[in-house]
Amino acid sequence: MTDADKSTDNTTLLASLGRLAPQLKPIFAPLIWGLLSALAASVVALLIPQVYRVLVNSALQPGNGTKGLWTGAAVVLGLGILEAGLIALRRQFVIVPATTVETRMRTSFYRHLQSLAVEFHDRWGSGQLLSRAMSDLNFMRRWMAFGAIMLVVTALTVVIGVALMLSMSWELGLIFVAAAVPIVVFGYRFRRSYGLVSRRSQDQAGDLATAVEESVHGIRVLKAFGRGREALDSFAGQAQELQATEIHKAKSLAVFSLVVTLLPELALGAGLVVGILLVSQARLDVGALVAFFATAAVVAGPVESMGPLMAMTLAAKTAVDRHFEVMDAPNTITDPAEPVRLGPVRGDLEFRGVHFHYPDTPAGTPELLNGIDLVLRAGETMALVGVTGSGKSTLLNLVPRLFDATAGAVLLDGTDIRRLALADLRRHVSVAFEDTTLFSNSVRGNVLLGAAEHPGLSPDEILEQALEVAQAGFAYALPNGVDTLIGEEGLSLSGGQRQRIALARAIAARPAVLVLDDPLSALDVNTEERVSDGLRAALVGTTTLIVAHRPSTVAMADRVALLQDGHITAVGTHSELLAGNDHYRYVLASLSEEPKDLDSDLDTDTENELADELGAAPRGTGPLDVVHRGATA
Ligand SMILES: Nc1ncnc2c1ncn2[C@@H]1O[C@H](COP(=O)(O)OP(=O)(O)OP(=O)(O)O)[C@@H](O)[C@H]1O
Repeated sequence: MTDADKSTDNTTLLASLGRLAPQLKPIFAPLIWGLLSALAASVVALLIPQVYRVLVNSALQPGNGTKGLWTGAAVVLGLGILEAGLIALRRQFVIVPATTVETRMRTSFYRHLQSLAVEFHDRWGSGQLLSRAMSDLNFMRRWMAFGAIMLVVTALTVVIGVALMLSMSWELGLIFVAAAVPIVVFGYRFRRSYGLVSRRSQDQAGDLATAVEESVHGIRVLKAFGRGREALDSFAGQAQELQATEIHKAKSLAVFSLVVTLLPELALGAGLVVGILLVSQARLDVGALVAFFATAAVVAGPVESMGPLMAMTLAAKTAVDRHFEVMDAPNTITDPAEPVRLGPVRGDLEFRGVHFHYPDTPAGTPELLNGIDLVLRAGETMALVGVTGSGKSTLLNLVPRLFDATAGAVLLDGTDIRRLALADLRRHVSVAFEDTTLFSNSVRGNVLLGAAEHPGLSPDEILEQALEVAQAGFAYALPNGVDTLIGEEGLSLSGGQRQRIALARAIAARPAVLVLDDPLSALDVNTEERVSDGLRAALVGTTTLIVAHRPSTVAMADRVALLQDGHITAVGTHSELLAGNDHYRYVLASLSEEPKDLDSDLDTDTENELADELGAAPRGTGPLDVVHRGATA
């Protein structure tokens, strides 16, 4: 469990459940009707013993015939049917509204997750969010539709029942009231202890969901490294912890249920002795005694259901607390109050005195970025180079505001990007990450994900062009062409194919600024070359900032920026930096030229061409073969 998930149980039951009030407001009327139906069902159940009383005192008296008996039986049957009908009516009233509230809350939970900054998602385990989105909302719905209503009905039934019992015989009634005192005391203690264990159980279930999600996601790594056994052991350990908590929970509920069942039974036994004594002393008639015990039997049901109802209420309280821990999490990346609207965007991009450190960085750690000054002219392609871990990806993440600079500013066409509406900014800036994420959707759906409407180009044409530039024409050869389902639940693609689809997605958006985080790393040198050529042609007019891990990626750039010790220490053409910067030479020498995408076949001619290309001077720069030799030396 991450720090974000750990929470102390410091809210009261009422304060927590009270937070559902705004959600319940729109379904208040059906809830009240449901409550009235349930209440009416309880009143009907309490009426049945009164019929027994009349039956015993009149119809069963010698010489009164059987007519009264049949009438009494018919009334009892009618009341029974009415009770069942009212219970069904309660369900009818609340089911649709409660599920509607659940759906609405789940949707706004998802919307909030979408809007929360990356920094939030870095801190939270996916299983914790999954369990909040699924099971916690389920708990809440069940409580709204059943628990809350039954809690009120149960309490009222007990109060009315005990009042009736007291009216029939105050002596017998008092025995039951006396039995209620320890139940209340015990119930109070149960509420505290069960609340804590319920919280632990729901958190552990979330952790378990995270473990399943991670291992399913990383199944290839687990298998390849033969770590399935360790993963299983760790999972089994977590599952056992949850089991121990569930047993603790069940035992705690069992003890409470035992108390709420046993005490009324003891009161019943004591009441029977006292009742018979009262009848023998003619201080109580037999009909009243029978009615008293029939009422006690009716009241016993709700009293016994107190345990499960309390448990359900406490689980709902925990669910509400867990739900609002996420819903209350502030969104740190928001739209400005009065967004600036840019006209046609040229694509001038500037980092001005940018500082950054991740929120969870320990105090005293030097800033990751400590004063970045860099200007990209509109339409320019700039490669960003630096040793691993120097903060290249971090710097890129600032452009679409996945994180905000802790000081300084990033400017688009001279305007601080924090003054633009997020939707506008992200329309102007498009990103392709090294670690590609494809969604369970068709190739078409994935590529056109962020594609804006373009005058004169149909979606199919945008798709075709993007696939061509990204050298992702293989998509047409998939079983259903570009409509083939890919992503998690679809066809598996190679790393290089995935990267090319992700690159096509960034290109299809036709942004003013393109941010590419080593998007060609999984491609073989040949494919990379063709993609680079396509990109060069397609990116005319697009400002591009590209993290380069390979000399061939550097070759695409007009200029190169060197990131070192948190700031840009040099900017220039590849040849300028190569000639005059030791650190640049050191970084380039450590870069790899190894082809990774082995799913592309290289014929001999292509290999020869490739060798020539590597030896040839890149666009406006010095010879890459120097770099290549440096890299392999
Ligand atoms: N979300 C995050 N939260 C906290 N620290 C992070 C986060 N992402 C990256 N870091 C840290 O910031 C530092 C820079 O990471 P970054 O990914 O920006 O480097 P990079 O230059 O792109 O590295 P590489 O060349 O290996 O991709 C690393 O030390 C990394 O551990």
